[in-house]
Amino acid sequence: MKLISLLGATGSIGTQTLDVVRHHRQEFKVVAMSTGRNIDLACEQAHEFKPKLLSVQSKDDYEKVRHHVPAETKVVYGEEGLLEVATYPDSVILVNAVLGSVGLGPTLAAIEAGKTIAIANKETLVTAGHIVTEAAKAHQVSLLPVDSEHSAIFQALNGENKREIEKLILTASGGSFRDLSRDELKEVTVEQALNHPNWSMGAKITIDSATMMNKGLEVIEAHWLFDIPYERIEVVLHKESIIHSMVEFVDHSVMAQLGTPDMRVPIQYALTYPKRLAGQSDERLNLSEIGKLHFAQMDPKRFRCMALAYEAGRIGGTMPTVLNAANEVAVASFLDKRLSFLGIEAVIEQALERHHVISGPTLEDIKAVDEETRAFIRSTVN
Ligand SMILES: NC(=O)C1=CN([C@@H]2O[C@H](COP(=O)(O)OP(=O)(O)OC[C@H]3O[C@@H](n4cnc5c(N)ncnc54)[C@H](OP(=O)(O)O)[C@@H]3O)[C@@H](O)[C@H]2O)C=CC1
Ligand SMILES: CC(=O)[C@@H](O)[C@H](O)COP(=O)(O)O
Ligand SMILES: [Mn+2]
Repeated sequence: MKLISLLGATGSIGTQTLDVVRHHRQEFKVVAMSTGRNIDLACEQAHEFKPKLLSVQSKDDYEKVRHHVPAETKVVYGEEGLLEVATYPDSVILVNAVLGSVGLGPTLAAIEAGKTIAIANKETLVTAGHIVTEAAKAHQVSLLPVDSEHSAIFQALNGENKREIEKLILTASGGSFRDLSRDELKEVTVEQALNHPNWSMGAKITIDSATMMNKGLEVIEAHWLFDIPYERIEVVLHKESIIHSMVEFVDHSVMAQLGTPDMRVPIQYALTYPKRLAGQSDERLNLSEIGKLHFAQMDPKRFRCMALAYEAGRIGGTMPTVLNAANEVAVASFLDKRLSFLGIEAVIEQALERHHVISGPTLEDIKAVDEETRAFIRSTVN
């Protein structure tokens, strides 16, 4: 029985993680979990999974929840609560499915406590990849990817020698607006942006996918997870999201991982690694029914956010922190209808241009730059 701590239980990845647990009750138990503001779902989940510890977002949420959970569930809240869940003594693995760079502190605390990390929360790796990967090395802790592309690469690398990798090839669906010109992007709405062609995901990542910032964040995530330089990480448009990513080796052999777009597969693989368990969906990949898979070259001018992410990644230091923090606030502003779709990339670019990069930043540098960038974007948008 593997005991799990889960951050972000009420979200898209969180609920799918619980679905995996629900289908393999003999294998997994969630002993500690965190939620945000979705208190009704938090109480429902607490009654079903009976965790020993539940963290909610604020003191108000705590007051609302504490008399509505099972007697054995201790309730905590805030950033301290996230840390408590991440380091809960009984758990052996942390599934980090919280949204945004708020996941950084808990990830580092869990690493220091020796937990295996199943990481969906890509913002943490983007904002402080060098700190997270160094800490994981120092504490001999595994960072297991949950993001579908990185899980695909991880699976393609099984048993391979990392020194024989020629390049990583990430696939990109192109998101909700893949068939629109830049001119047509001027008028698009939040509702249209939230309509991803292949995946059902949380709002923020769905917008990231539409701007193609998601792929940019994933390039940086891949750089840190697999220790591959940016010039050997490519992105190819693949509108079906059937090939989840590929690795090309020095002998030009290419390994790909395929599957229907279902996040429960990479979530479960991170939980069972190095084993596999039966999948739960009846839906199987049927290539003869699909018939054709499509691939096309990326145009960095069309997808400006992805170009900005490559640039920030290559510069390094605090640039990826600025990219991530600016993007988090810009996307939230777009979702609140206070910024246009093309306004997202415009304000991120402004934040990157004005930033004086700090190389080899400490955790304190990263926190300060993150806060300063968020304040800049808020003042720019309002
Ligand atoms: N969804 C997907 O298919 C994929 C997601 N990812 C990554 O996984 C992460 C989660 O994504 P997703 O599940 O889509 O996001 P969601 O928005 O669906 O869920 C986010 C979760 O985090 C909680 N949360 C948000 N802000 C805070 C906060 N400040 N403090 C505490 N809890 C908070 C939410 O709580 P509540 O809802 O209760 O407020 C919710 O439980 C992201 O980093 C994303 O990029 C990666 C690959 C695929
Ligand atoms: C499911 C998942 O991993 C998402 O990150 C997904 O990859 C988004 O797809 P695109 O960014 O390719 O549209
Ligand atoms: Mn992904």
